[in-house]
Amino acid sequence: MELFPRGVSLAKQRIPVVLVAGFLGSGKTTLLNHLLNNTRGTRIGVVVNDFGSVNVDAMSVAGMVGSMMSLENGCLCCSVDASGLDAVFDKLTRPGTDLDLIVVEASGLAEPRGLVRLVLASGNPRIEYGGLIEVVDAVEFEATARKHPEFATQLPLADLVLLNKVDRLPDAEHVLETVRAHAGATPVLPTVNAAIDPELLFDTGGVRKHEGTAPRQLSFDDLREDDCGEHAHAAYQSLVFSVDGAVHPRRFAEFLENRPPGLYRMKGTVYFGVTGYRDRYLLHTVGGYVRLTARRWDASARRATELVLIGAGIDADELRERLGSCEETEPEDVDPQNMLPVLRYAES
Ligand SMILES: Nc1nc2c(ncn2[C@@H]2O[C@H](COP(=O)(O)OP(=O)(O)OP(=O)(O)O)[C@@H](O)[C@H]2O)c(=O)[nH]1
Repeated sequence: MELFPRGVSLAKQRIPVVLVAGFLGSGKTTLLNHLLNNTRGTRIGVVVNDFGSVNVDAMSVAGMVGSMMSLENGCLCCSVDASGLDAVFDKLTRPGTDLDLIVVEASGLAEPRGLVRLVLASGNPRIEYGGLIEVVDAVEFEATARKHPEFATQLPLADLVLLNKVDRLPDAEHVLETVRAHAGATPVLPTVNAAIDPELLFDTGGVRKHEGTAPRQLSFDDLREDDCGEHAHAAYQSLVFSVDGAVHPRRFAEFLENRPPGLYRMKGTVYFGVTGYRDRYLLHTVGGYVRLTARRWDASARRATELVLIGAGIDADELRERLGSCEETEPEDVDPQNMLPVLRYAES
């Protein structure tokens, strides 16, 4: 097993669609603006879901993005059939638009479950589900949860929770603990002005940042270009796992099924090397969502498994140990039946 190899090649695939939900005023538009200000060349398409006739949110992000679209007819999540959203995705994925990421801002009153379903059910072959971010107002959380208990119970549905506005609390620890308790396995990041590291959502320039010999805490100073103020607790970890060869499909599937709490994202290439399945498999996980796509190897490519893992509050040593135990030195002897548990995540 080798950590931090020469680099992990992450082939450009479908365009991830990230959903941003959260209660009224929690900081969704602020997050959008932060992402748009920190694109580092990444092209982001924005779908703003306005509630009511005045397009306030669209105005506040206008002028910052080439492909911006706003759904004129009110609440996106209320549209029962997915065709409206698909039409928007079709426009955003037209040849020439060349987007790297699509962000859909839900209305403050949206029910995120419906939105996730709409994206997963989309017939557009150019997009993939990129995760649900739930923005929570740290000051208002407890009052909101008392009034609308469903708001707290839906936190585990998200792939990432931002506990925003922690600057407005003298001590955010208590509410952080409460939100983490509600969020279950979903990572919770405290933020100010929703200033997350864009790397959580899209690749901001290859693997340079992952080089080194140990997982490291990426600081926002490393990455951000704006000055959004304090980022006291907004830390997450990123590590690269690499095996110079194959992993055992069944053991790897067990890992996928029991990913540790806090592991938000995995991406990279998996090699199983089993007879009949000698392709490379591109892995994309975000929150609970897992997808494997088979691709041919370049003739000269080294057959290896190389993954980037990103999360908050993850135990890097444990992760490395668990993934390390998936290594398989004699994949040609593995019964192809063992591929079944991973193939259910696969698409051609
Ligand atoms: N102090 C403080 N204010 C913040 C922070 N994040 C956002 N705000 C402010 O909170 C207000 C609401 O933020 P928005 O980003 O508009 O919230 P939203 O979720 O898009 O609001 P709706 O679209 O109404 O649901 C704005 O005035 C922001 O400037 C933060 O971390 N700290």
